[in-house]
Amino acid sequence: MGPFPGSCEIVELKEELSSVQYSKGIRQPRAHDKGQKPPLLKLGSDNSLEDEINKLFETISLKNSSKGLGLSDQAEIGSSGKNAMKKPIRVGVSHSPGIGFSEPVSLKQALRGLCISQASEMAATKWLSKAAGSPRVSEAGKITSLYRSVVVEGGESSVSLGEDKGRGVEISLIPEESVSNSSEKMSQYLQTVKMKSSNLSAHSSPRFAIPTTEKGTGSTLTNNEITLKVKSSNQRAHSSRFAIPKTEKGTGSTLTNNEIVPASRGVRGQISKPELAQEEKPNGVLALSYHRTVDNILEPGKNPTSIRLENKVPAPKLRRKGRLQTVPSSSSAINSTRASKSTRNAPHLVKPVLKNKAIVKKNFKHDSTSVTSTSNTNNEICTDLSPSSSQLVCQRCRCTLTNARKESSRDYVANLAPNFASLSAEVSSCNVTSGSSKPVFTSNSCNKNRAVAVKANNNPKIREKGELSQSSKSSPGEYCSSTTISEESNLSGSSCSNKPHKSKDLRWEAICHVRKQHGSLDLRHFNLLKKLGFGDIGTVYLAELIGTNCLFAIKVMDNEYLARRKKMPRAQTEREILRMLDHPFLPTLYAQFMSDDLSCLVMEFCPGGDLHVLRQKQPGRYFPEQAARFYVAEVLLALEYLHMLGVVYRDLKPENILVREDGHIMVTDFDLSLRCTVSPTLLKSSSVGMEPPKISGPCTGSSCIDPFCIEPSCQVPCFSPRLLSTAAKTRKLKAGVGGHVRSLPQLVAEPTDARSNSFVGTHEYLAPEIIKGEGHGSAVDWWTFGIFLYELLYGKTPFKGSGNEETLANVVLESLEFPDSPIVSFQARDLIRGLLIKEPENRLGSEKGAAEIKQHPFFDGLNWALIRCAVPPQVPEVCDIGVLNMPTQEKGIKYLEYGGSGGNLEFELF
Ligand SMILES: Nc1ncnc2c1ncn2[C@@H]1O[C@H](COP(=O)(O)OP(=O)(O)OP(=O)(O)O)[C@@H](O)[C@H]1O
Repeated sequence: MGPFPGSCEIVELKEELSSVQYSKGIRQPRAHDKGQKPPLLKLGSDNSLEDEINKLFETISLKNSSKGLGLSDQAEIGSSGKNAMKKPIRVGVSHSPGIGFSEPVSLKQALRGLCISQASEMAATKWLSKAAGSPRVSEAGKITSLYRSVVVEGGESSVSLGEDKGRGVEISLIPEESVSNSSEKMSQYLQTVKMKSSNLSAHSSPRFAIPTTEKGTGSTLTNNEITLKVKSSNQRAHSSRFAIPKTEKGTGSTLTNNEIVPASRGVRGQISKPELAQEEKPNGVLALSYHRTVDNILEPGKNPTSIRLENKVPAPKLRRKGRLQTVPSSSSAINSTRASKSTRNAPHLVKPVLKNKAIVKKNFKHDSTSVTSTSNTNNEICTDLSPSSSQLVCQRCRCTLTNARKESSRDYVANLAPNFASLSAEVSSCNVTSGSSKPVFTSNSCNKNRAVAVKANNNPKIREKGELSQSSKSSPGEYCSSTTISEESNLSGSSCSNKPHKSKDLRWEAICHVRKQHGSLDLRHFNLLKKLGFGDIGTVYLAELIGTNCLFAIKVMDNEYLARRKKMPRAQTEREILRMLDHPFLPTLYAQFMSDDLSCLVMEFCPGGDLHVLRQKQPGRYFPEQAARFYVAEVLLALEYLHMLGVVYRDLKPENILVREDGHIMVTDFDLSLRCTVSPTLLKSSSVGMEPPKISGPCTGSSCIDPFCIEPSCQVPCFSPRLLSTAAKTRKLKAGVGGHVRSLPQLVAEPTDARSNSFVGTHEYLAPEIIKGEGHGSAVDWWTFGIFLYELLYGKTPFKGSGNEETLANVVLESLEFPDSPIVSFQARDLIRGLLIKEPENRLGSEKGAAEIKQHPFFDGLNWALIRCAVPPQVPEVCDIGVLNMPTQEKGIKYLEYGGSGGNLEFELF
């Protein structure tokens, strides 16, 4: 092969697609915009295609070997000839329009840019695919080297990275020989390897743009930090997270928790953003530095000059002692706020009607009576002034369902999501007997939380009335301001005033009673029975409210520890989100208080463990499709609700899905969530002649209204996908999800425009846009939702590699594949495919949120409104709780544990 000028610049060629001319195989040289050597590439017209390709790559090789080309606006190919695909190939990104690429291109695109014939290109592609060696090896190597540019060692408050290991003082992400930083390096790497991806993955993004400027409008970043943690409680191997945000792209998004939190099943990180702006160099390259001192981690509102890394795990004391037997502190700012706020709470009257026993011991019946008898004057007990005239009856437990209208009337979500509204209304009413001034346990095992089929479903009038009243009485202001949470809502302790669906819960009554009796609520009023686990910011205990037999999960956090580790913002985020929630599949925050220097969150206790553990117990370690469908459906509703509240969850994984006593799920762990504003939008459907709204599946019209009915008498399980005729199936799939869009305008009340550049998530669950640092929004939840469904069905995640770096590369590059076994329905795989589209803008759910996903054929036959009353796949045995009283001697002083207490930290960063 003859020598070619070593200045072939693919990026430039791409820009010149329209003007590149070949004459007899010789591309006419053209002046480079930057005055560099014009790209020359000779392709002998007489040669074979393979020769042409060889020449091309030789040229590329020459180019690659020539140094001195700026990375930001030059093409760089890391290998030559047949080895071209072995190593990462990077296509630079131009920061200057008109110079280099405004968008990165793949090799394939570059080849196109050279006007190589289609046949040549195919040959090249084929040839490259035959290249020896696994490109993954080089990708992993590249990532590893990036990781190793930052090495964190655990130790007492010490973080040392990279070559600063000895000093342990500062971590620099700036590569030694380049002005580019780690973020850029990673992004560039990803761009490079993406070239391979364009051949490998149908879902791969064609773009490799690295945002380098602040594009967002109205974004507020108040909490930016890098936080890494190692959590040893999970069965998952310790892992790493990383992230390097570069820009804010969102419009109108307010980011209050803009962290980079590599929340891989073991390690999390947060990287602050504002400091990046300060360190941004003229060429758009960011210089990032990590500081060992955790005390320097960003505080909300501050704008430090560097990114700092927080060594989360090795606290000075791995097992911190904290006095749980504490006295309420009157000195803390929070307490004083609480005190002042508490006076603002309007007195509420309570209608002493009890509902779910949940975790209430039998003998509470007597206690509860006394509780409610005194509760009317308690200003923390919710108002219930408008008894409903409608009465519904559970078909199974025969308990009376009342107040559906009243309950639902306070549900602002009704305005936003009719499905959820009706669900909420019915759920909140189920198991409640009204009309009595005393708390009454319905004799029929509402306590057992058996699934019920509700007649309400058969009475459209009642449903309609209920939903209408919801609209008229809803109070959006109470809920929808996700960024400006009302401080009144809960600082004073607990209040069910914003949780209409939990207002009849015995546990509310019990807590109100104790608070009234003692004037306040603190840890003295609880018996800690068992340590349930610990996370990054606190330890969770199973606790009994003394004298009530009500069980709770109490998350205890040491404020001093949180402050020292700069984790207060995360705790605050979780607290604020918890305060907003009122949903059957999300935790109820019954109370929050400060005891001594401990911050406590009193939540609903889930005795069924988490879905990760539950999955391991399944035969084959995967769930049957019907069970998986049940769990993901409930998770979907929870995510939809969170999105409506302006919360992008970002940490979906089986470990965070707890199983309630009744077998339904509860999504937990919100400290990594992103809060943003939501602007409900009414989308007019452009589709004409779409299917009419479908309320239920094949059982519609039959007496069966249980959406998950598996009774033998019900020939076709309501929850199973409908068996469609081939023609119908084809039609449906051709139409895609859009084919199910109803002709009515559709309300989208999810933050589809929210943007964050935080690096948050778990390796195997990280969305490609997070890994690439392109900025992300609510679509990341749909990606994780797809991974989640995949894992439940197959017992593993789709992109898991042998190491974290390989996993990340796989997420970005590899196409989705399904194992042959177990057998999974076409609908399920189709849904997963739609969710795991690598480009967030094309991903299922990205446009219209959960509504799009709910309409997928995988959920055909599912009655969303009644899913809460469906029979769960598995109901935990009460004895599973394994409650053991903690040793008496431990009751005075308890220990707080935090994730990663197992030893040295292993931070892995790009
Ligand atoms: N409401 C609950 N009911 C039962 N168990 C719970 C409950 N909340 C938490 N747990 C258990 O306590 C453990 C610790 O929970 P926690 O929320 O503190 O940490 P995490 O979710 O593991 O991670 P992190 O908070 O660091 O993000 C969980 O893994 C879970 O097993």
